[in-house]
Amino acid sequence: MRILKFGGTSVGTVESIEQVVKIIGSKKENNQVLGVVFSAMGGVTNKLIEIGALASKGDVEYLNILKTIEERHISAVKSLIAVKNQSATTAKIKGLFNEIEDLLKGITYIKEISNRTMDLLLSFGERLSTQIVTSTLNDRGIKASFIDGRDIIKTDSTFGFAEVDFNKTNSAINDTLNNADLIYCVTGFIGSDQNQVTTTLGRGGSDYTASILGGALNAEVIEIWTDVNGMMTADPRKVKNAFTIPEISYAEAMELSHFGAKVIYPPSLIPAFQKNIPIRILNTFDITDKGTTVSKETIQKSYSITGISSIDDISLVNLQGNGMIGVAGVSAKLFTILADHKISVILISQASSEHSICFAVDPKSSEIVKEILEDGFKLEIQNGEIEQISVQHNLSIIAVVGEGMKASSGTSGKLFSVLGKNGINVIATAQGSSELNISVVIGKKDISKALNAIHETFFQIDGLTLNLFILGPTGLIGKTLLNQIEKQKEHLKKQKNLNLKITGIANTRKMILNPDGVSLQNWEENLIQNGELVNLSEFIDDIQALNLPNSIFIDCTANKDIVQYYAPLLNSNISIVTPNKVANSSSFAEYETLRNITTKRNVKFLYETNVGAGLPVINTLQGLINSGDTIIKIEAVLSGTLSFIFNTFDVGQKFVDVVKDAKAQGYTEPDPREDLSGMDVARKILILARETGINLEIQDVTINPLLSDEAMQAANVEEFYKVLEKENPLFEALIENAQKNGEKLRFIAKLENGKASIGLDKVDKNHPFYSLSGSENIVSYTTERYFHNPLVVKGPGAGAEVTAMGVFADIISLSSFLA
Ligand SMILES: NC(=O)c1ccc[n+]([C@@H]2O[C@H](COP(=O)([O-])OP(=O)(O)OC[C@H]3O[C@@H](n4cnc5c(N)ncnc54)[C@H](O)[C@@H]3O)[C@@H](O)[C@H]2O)c1
Ligand SMILES: N[C@@H](CCO)C(=O)O
Ligand code: NA
Repeated sequence: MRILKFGGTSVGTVESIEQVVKIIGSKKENNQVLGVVFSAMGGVTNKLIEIGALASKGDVEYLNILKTIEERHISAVKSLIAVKNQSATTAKIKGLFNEIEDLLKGITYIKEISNRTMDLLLSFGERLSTQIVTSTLNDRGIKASFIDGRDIIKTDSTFGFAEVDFNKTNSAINDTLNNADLIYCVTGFIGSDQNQVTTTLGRGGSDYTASILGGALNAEVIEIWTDVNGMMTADPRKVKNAFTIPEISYAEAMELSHFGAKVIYPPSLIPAFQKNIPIRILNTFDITDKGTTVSKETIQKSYSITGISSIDDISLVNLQGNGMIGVAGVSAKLFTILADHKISVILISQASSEHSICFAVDPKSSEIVKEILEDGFKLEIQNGEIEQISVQHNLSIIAVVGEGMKASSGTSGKLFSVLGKNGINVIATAQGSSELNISVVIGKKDISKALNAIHETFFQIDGLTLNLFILGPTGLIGKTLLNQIEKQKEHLKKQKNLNLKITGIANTRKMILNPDGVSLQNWEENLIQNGELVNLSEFIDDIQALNLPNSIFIDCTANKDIVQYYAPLLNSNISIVTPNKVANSSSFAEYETLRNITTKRNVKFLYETNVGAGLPVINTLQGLINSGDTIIKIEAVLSGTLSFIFNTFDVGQKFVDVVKDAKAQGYTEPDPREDLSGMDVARKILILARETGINLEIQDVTINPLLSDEAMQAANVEEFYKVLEKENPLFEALIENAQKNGEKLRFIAKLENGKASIGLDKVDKNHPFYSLSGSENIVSYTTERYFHNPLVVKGPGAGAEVTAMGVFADIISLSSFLA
């Protein structure tokens, strides 16, 4: 035989009751008793509590509310039951409402409502709903019999949380539910004491009724029908990728529900569990779903944890002082005080130094907890053995639960690592020695970020999602990067289970932020038409406020003002990837600050494209240094623009046209004077110098200028071009001269003996830099290990595709760090 239980939403509307009737009809097998337990129609119990309170204050508003409840039930009868069968049921329902009205009138007279009276008032919810479903079943030709729970569930007289007398209850159940031809419809939640006074069973009461019935009748299975697809790996309102846990052990279900997963209340299922009856949690509104099966066996699972649950709002109470060390009985006293005041403790943590105990409670009880402890430990506080009791608010608990933890190491390592990488501070932690649960207390503002990051780490069904925020998406590099991402997205999803989500984009005027991802189709139009007007600091504030896991800020501008935001972003554990050289070439103090933050916070700042665009210039240098090599000399051509210009410019040509061409090819900085002045190269050699550990400032780089003062001081790019045109003979002479000697012009950067210099040079065909073509860069590292033959990196060192590729590669490398 089996027991079914339908919750409040399942009997909440005419449509849902139709669905319930369908399910019950399909479950009835021949010669098997079928017991079905019902909750009150959704929302009715709360309304009854409300009207009870109103009546006890003498507020007649309760009459109006009662009327709407009555109308809801009567109209359900009218819709569900054929007219010829309606009157008997309607009469029963009306009778029940008359009783409620009398009861409430009594309450208004005595102006108080005891737990005992409240139990009677609440009992009507289940009695009404069960009556309606029973009549509906009979109306549809399914023989059903109404059972008032008070006739079979026998309890003591603890109103509100009555204790069941199993001897009496079990025999009453077996005496009553004994006709295999019938479906027994039983009111959940309610019972009666030895004087037949109505009682209720407390939290999860209807589940409890089903469990008691199942246990008494040795059911094969208990089905808890609700409005979700079973227990999920996390709260689906907070974690979009949460999924149903197909099988779970009773102990796991207990842990999850203790920390907030509300689908069932497992303690109420103990009678079923004592008899090893599996419990299935199913969805009335999605009958094809398999839901969750709770059973005693530990099931081999695909993941190291089973689920994550959380309590959004808790307070942490801290009791500490030197007087606690080595003194037996402090914690005994503490928990006795709490128990005496019926304070329920959600989590306890004590450091082995025994200097402090902290515990989590519902914020509503935190004030009273402080008071009773200050009172209870008055003497110890006066003597200075215990400090003032402190209470921290606005905290949340996350519990990672699973039997799988016992068998595998590394669960807590993984948990703390993912929290750390996302900059989530763990305030307290507790792990039961059963190894079934690790709980962490964190700031409330981080709850959603933490749940998502943890879920992603432990249940990598949907892979890792990176939240990308791109500044300057309409610029050359930004746009190219977006194109590359768009083209590669599917592949990364398939091959690496990596989701690249463009969560925010902003240019100088507008931004779009969307936690679900900005579509890469028509994003430009969308930005223009629907983007919000912003300034830089608002964009940064919004990114921080979103507080999403695995956030990466990608600065594709050459902007100088943005640099001030790098530190705050890194401090919020948002990684930065950028081709923008400004931060790394600003003051050494700033450079160092950023490094210190990345070390302290374990957050990444990646900038391979600062030097040589996509060429592995910085990674190579870091590899040499990190592996203990010593850099003796760096010689390099670091400007794609200048390389292109001197590879292209010829006698008879206009130098300015070649410069314009370099810009058109996407090699130059937004302002090409940055390249021609040598400033761009100076920045790059400065960055390389700093990478090798040399403390230099930009003014320490010796620049042998290529441009005349007049060209350098031109008011704008157009003026600059005019000066270049005027000075064409100078450039022509330079190239002519070189060609005459079979030489090439190269703008070379050098770092040696702690000194950096840059300037135009001529090289003959024996020089390794002679053979560059197009926009090629070359970097030659002479080190202790690469002494006779330097290590050389060479290739195109500017241009949209190769730069965007370098930025893209940095993003991908972050994915293995964050995973
Ligand atoms: N072009 C290359 O070959 C190359 C190679 C390596 C590195 N870089 C670096 O890449 C960066 C971008 O270069 P680019 O060629 O794409 O330049 P670009 O001028 O085409 O793009 C820069 C974009 O940034 C935007 N921008 C500037 N300030 C902004 C702000 N405050 N907020 C939002 N957006 C802002 C601009 O509107 C522009 O759209 C530069 O730092 C450059 O040094 C470029
Ligand atoms: N303007 C730069 C881009 C690469 O940093 C160059 O020409 O090298
Ligand atoms: Na590079």
